[in-house]
Amino acid sequence: MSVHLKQLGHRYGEHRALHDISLDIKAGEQVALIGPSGCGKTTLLRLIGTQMIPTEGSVEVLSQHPAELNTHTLRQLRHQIATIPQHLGLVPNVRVIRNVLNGGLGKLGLMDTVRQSLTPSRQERQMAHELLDRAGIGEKLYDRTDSLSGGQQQRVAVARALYQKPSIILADEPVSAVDPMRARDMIRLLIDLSKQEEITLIVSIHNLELAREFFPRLIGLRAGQLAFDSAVSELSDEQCRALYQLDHDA
Ligand SMILES: Nc1ncnc2c1ncn2[C@@H]1O[C@H](COP(=O)(O)OP(=O)(O)OP(=O)(O)O)[C@@H](O)[C@H]1O
Repeated sequence: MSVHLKQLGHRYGEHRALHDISLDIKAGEQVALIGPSGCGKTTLLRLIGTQMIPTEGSVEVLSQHPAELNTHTLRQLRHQIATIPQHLGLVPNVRVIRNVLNGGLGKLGLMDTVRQSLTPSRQERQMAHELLDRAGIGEKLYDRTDSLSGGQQQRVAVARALYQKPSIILADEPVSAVDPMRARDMIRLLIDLSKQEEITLIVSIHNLELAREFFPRLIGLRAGQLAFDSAVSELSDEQCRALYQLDHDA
């Protein structure tokens, strides 16, 4: 099992962002998190990504309880989880290869980090090139990152995630800043890679059409609670409408 959530809840101070979420996500699944703004998608991704410890219930990721781990084992667990944040988190004024190699930094000790930053080995460069190729922009290896289009930068973020050799990829709204064609390409890329590499993929996404087109399983959140957890084939238009409507009326 990749993710096991049991009566998970989270409060920011007095504010309850998530409540009573129980679900399992198997290794290699592709799951979309959907729901209106503020329903708790990012909070859920942060909890699964072990960036926060829940205030209620439990999170088990790759058969481990983050709350029970010491710094070293928590770090090891985090190596296995790649995160693609909403604004990608790329360093803009360096070459693309640098950003891809940054995906490996968490695994390296201090000396290797310095060595890799100054003179990446031939093998490291080759791997970065291969991953960029898989993301469709191999020729951009030595371009400056901020000279790339938004869609190309997304692909750099995907290559950086893959460089980490993760068991899980978490992507928070990876397509909110690009046009619909690029959004579709990006989601297709993530889904294809997840299938080929058997990486569990969990994506929060505002675009319901894309979610329904590409993801076999959709989890709907409404006001911090589970509205549905459904195979796409069993999800009705009515359920999707209600997800957004109810929150709006509340
Ligand atoms: N650091 C924080 N401190 C206090 N409240 C927070 C914090 N982060 C999020 N919240 C609140 O928790 C709730 C859930 O937020 P979250 O960002 O998880 O929602 P979301 O579904 O990802 O929203 P969006 O789609 O707009 O990104 C919201 O009401 C938000 O205002």
